[in-house]
Amino acid sequence: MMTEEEVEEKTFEELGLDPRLIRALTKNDISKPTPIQSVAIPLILEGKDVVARAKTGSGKTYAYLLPLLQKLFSESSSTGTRVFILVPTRELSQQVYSEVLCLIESCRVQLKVVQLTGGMHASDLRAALVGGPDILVSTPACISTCMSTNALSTKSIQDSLSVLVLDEADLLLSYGYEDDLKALIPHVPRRCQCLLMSATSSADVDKLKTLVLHNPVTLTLPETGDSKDEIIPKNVQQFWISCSSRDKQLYILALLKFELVQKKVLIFVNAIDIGFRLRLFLEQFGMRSVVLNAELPQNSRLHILEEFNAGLFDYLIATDDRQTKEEQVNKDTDVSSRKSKRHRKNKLDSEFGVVRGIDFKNVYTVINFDMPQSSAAYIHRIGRTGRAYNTGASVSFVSSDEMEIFEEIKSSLDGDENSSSNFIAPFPLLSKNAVESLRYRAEDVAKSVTKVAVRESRAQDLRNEIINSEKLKAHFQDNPRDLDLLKHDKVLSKKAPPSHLRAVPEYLLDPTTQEASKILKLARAAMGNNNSSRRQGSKRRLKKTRDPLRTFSAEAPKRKGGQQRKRKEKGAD
Ligand SMILES: Nc1ncnc2c1ncn2[C@@H]1O[C@H](COP(=O)(O)OP(=O)(O)OP(=O)(O)O)[C@@H](O)[C@H]1O
Repeated sequence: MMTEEEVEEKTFEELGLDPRLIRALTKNDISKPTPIQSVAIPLILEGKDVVARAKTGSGKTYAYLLPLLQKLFSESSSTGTRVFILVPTRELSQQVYSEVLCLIESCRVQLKVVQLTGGMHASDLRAALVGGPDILVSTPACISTCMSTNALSTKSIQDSLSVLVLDEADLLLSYGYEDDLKALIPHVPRRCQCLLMSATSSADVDKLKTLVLHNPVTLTLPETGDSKDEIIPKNVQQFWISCSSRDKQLYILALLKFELVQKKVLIFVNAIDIGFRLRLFLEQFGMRSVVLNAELPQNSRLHILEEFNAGLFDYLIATDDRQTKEEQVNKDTDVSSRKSKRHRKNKLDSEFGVVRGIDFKNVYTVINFDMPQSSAAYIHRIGRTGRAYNTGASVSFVSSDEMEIFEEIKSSLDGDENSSSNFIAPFPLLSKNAVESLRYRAEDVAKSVTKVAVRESRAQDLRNEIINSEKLKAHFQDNPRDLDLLKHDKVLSKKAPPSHLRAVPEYLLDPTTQEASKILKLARAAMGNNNSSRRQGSKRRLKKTRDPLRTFSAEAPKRKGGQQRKRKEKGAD
């Protein structure tokens, strides 16, 4: 076990990486290894089994992809599949598949990678496996389906498999893949190198470790366990706001309308209906968003992620795995009720997941509109920002019902004001006056977003997305006119949002919050950071000392000395 600071800084050359891979990385603006890459790459090249646990966004994917590709470069090709990369969700499978493909193409090597997904027909699965692709990216369920239909013979696995990767290992068992893995493991040959990657530790990770790995090297970066070390990336500032569940919409309106958080914003809710309620609410104030959830067709989900990553819209509302699983269980068990039967038409995809592992580009702010149910889920949600060397912020809305889980999360992070990366601070920029100035409008609009409106808009969105999904299949790039149909952030309300709600009139503006908003905008502009979502591939390296979130307080009057000065001094540390 070691801390990030203890990892010796090395270049990719010094780690023994093939020049073709280094060139491919350089093309993607990647010049030096992250700490987990520095320690894992040489061990994997040596052929060791490795268990790697490192923070979200720390570059675990390249930590295993680079050395395993290098191994394939040097081996003579065989007819069978040599590498299985197993992931818990389709979204992650797509992401890893794209990364492998991109590296192979950049290196101009003759390797074939194939992605298997749950929605594929048996004949498509069989066709994908013809000729034995070198690398398979899949969920464990698909591999076991292929084994049971003999599309993938157990003999070929025993003969050819040389590397098995379990990515986001902490999720593989909780996603219900235990039986699938148990079906595969007896056929994994003893000589096969096994790699297990995860951001959090759990009993499931230990179980997998004993099930699959042989005498592995365990890398934990940084040291965690019961110590006070950091488990949230240093470059993410965490804040919280105490408010009643009823006021959450009001608070998010104030945060977004007064531009007190930076775009792009990823908002987590615990139920699909809450997501649609929020979307309809924000829409009335001229803020377009998209709800990403497990009931949408897979194509649409991937397209939404692509568009969000490309900066085509600024607010993505997502449900997370836990809630999705629960709805799935409810639907599967409650077969007798009429309501359930109607709902079952919109089957949720049990392999959906965006919280874990998905590499969102340029998400600056994560908002927990609803609190997650565990500290692991909190770490994964927050980890969608501050990826690699970027900076980010999170704001958690905590109602009195959620105080217990919030306290639990806080104590599991074990941070205090001095170890800022683990400390969740009260959000400093939003004054009571600013919130109250919007209350009347917010409550009025909230009343108009009825249960029926939510249900109808959810159904409408699903219909739109099914059309989108069909269109996507037909390669919309060749038909530019279809693009309009494919917009995911179309207005869902039956009546067009009133124009007077788009802007907040001068008389409603709270001067302190206005000042905070202005300072934030100036500071972001000065740092070239004012419209992050439209810029691609930018590396934001905000210095703590210059970050207005650290130096401004909306509640405290601006005066020299006292609390305000103390806060400033802390910010300048
Ligand atoms: N050496 C590097 N230098 C700069 N950026 C990097 C480097 N390695 C990876 N990245 C980028 O960092 C981002 C996060 O990487 P990755 O998705 O592998 O993180 P992760 O550790 O798997 O996170 P999670 O636990 O959330 O899945 C990606 O955009 C990736 O391209």
